[in-house]
Amino acid sequence: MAQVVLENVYKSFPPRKGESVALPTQLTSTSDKSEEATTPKSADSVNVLRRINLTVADGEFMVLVGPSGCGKSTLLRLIAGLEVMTGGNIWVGDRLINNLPPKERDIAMVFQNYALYPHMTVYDNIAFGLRRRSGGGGENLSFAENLLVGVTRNLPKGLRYISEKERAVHEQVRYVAQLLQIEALLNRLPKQLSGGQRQRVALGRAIARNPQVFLMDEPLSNLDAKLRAETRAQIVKLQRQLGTTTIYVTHDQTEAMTMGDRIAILNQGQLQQVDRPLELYNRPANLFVAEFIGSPPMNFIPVEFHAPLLITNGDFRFTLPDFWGSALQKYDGRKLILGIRPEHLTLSVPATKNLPVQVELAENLGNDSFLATKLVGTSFQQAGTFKNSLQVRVPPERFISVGEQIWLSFAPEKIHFFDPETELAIFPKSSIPSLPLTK
Ligand SMILES: Nc1ncnc2c1ncn2[C@@H]1O[C@H](COP(=O)(O)OP(=O)(O)OP(=O)(O)O)[C@@H](O)[C@H]1O
Repeated sequence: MAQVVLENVYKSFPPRKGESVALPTQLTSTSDKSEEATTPKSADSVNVLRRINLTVADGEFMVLVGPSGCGKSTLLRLIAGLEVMTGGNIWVGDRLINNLPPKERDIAMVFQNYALYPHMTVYDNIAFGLRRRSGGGGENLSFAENLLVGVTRNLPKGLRYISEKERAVHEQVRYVAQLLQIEALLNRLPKQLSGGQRQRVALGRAIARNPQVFLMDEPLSNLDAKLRAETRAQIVKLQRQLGTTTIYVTHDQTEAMTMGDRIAILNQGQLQQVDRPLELYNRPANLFVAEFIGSPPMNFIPVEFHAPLLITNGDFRFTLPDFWGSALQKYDGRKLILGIRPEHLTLSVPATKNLPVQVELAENLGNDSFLATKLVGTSFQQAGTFKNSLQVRVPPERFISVGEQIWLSFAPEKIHFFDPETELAIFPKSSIPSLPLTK
C-alpha cells in the first residue's frame, strides 16, 4: 500500500497514418497559459496527456473519469509501465518507478476484457502471478512438473506432496477464492465461466499478488446492468477491506459517483477537477465538469446580469439575492451562463421570475419522471452549444402531457454561474448554507 504521485506526466503519440493533428486548445481551471507554453509539443505528434499532476493517497479509491478518447487508459498504462511516458515522474510510495519494467512496479491491473489465460484453470490463472513472483514456480515448471502439481493438488490429504512455495501459493489462492466466493470454480477453464465470474477471477488474480496499487480499466463494462451494480458494490467492499490504493477508470458516472473516495475528471488529456463526488456535483469547477457530472446533465441558459436582475431576451426577470450579487459584481451588464440541474427545477405558476417552457417529451419511469422542454419566448443565439431546451425532473404522480406549457422555478442557492469566455464557474463569496454536506 502506498500513495501514487503523478508529477507533470505527459504523453505524445505520433499521429496514426492518415490522421490529422488536432491539439486541444481549451484552457481549464487546472491549467494556465504558462503551463501551456511549457508543454512540449511537436508539429507531428498528438499530446494525449498534458501535464497531469495528481496525488492518490495511500489506500484511496480514486476514480478516473472522462469521455471516450480523453486519455484515461493511456494514463493507467503509463502507471502500469505498459506505455512509455514522454515526460514527467511517477512515484509509488517513495519509489520513482519511471524506468521500472511493469513486473517490478508492484502494481496489478484489471482489464475490461478480463485477460485470463484461456488454457489455464481459474486456480492457475490466480496462481500464475504468485508463482512467477515466488520464482522457480509457475511458468518455470516443465509441463510434466505442472501436471504433477495439478495431480498432487487433487490427491487426498496425506498422499499429497507439494513444495513449500506451492503450499504458500495454494493458501493465497484459497484465501482469494473465498474472498470472492469463487471456490467452486477453481477447476474450471475461463470458457466455462460467465462474464461476471470471469471478472471475479481477474480481480482474484490481481488481489492474490497483494500489490501496492490496483489499476482497473473499465472492469465492469462487459457486464449486464444488474451484475454491474452487484460487482460494483463488491469491488468497493473489497477495496475497503484490503485498503489497497486503487485507480479505477470508467466513463460511467454512476460508477464514478458511487465508488470513488475522490474522482479525477479528465478531458482532452487535461485534468479538469479532482474532488469528492458530492463536491463535484455541488461545486463543479467549469462547464465541462458541470455537464459531465449529473444525469440528465445540468441545463445551461445564456442570461444577462443587470444587478440584481438576471434577464433573458424573453420576459424572464429574476432577482438574485446578495450572496450572488457580490460574487457577480464584475459581470454587471454582461453575459453569463446560468446552470440549473433538472432536479432543481420545480413546477410553478406563470410569473416573470419563472421560466416558461413547452413540454416536448415526457418520460415516466415510475419512480422518476423526466420532461424534455423547450424555452418559450426566448431565442438563445449566444452560443451554438445551447440547445434552447431544459430537462426537468418532476414528481412521477404529476401527469403532464406533451405540448403543454408550464412554468419552472428554482431556488437561487441551487443555481450555478459560469463565465462564457473562460467557461470557469463563479462561486459565491460566502458559503451557501443550504447546500448538502459533502461525504
Ligand atoms: N498507440 C497509439 N498511437 C496513437 N494514438 C493513440 C495510441 N493509443 C491511444 N491513442 C490516442 O490517444 C487518445 C486517448 O486514448 P485512450 O485509450 O487513453 O482514451 P480513453 O479515455 O481510455 O478512451 P475510451 O474511454 O474510449 O477507452 C485517443 O485519441 C487515442 O486515439
